[in-house]
Amino acid sequence: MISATRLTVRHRRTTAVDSLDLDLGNGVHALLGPNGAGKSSLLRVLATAAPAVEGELKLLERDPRRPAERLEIRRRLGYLPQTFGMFRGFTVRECVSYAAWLKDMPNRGAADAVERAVDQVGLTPRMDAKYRTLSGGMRRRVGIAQALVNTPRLLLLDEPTTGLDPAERDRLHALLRQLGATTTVVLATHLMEDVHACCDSAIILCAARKAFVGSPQALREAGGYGGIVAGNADAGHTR
Ligand SMILES: Nc1ncnc2c1ncn2[C@@H]1O[C@H](COP(=O)(O)OP(=O)(O)OP(=O)(O)O)[C@@H](O)[C@H]1O
Repeated sequence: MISATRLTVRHRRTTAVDSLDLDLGNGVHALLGPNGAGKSSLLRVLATAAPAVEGELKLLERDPRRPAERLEIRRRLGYLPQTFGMFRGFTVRECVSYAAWLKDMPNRGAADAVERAVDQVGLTPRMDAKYRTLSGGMRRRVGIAQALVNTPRLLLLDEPTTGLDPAERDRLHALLRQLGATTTVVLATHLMEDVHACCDSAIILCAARKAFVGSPQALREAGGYGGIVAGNADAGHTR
């Protein structure tokens, strides 16, 4: 569902993702790495929110550089950015309905889809509360509901568990395990708890390069996250 070859992402003179090869199918894939490693930059490109400067990318067997195919991808995509804003006067229902509208969902069925997505993140009791009255964790859950509303085939979540209380984290882990059966989920996180609770594989970026890809078990056998990052520390210093 994601096929990248020598994918390179730059911000002016900074190479945020350097010649990355990646093939991911259905399942939940953790995207790990130190601050500044390139996780959010990669997710933005996978979400078609920014272009890659070099390399090949196929998302859901489509080429995001072609406008018609990009539209097809976006209809099947859910993306929670690391930071996002919402109209503070919107209710939870309006926030998620707005996302459904942006994703070009047909009006028929959208209201049910909004209710389902809000229920998936446990916000049904706050359905008609204004966004500005919500706590930080609840706001993030609105963002997750926006990502889920179109039942995406490709779900990209940038640090979705940040600020979630333990019970809500458990709920999200269970939901992601369930979604992973039919969806390609990429989850950027700093928490090994997320990896062990719901991920089928882990990708570690260090200084813009892929330092590891494999199962959580293979990661343990390779020395764990700390071992991989320490082994790649020199690359970070030369960046
Ligand atoms: N808009 C931007 N303009 C210039 N440089 C940027 C921009 N966004 C990110 N960068 C740089 O690109 C590199 C990768 O940043 P990115 O945000 O992708 O890392 P990250 O792995 O998501 O980090 P974190 O764990 O802190 O969220 C860093 O060197 C960062 O300073």
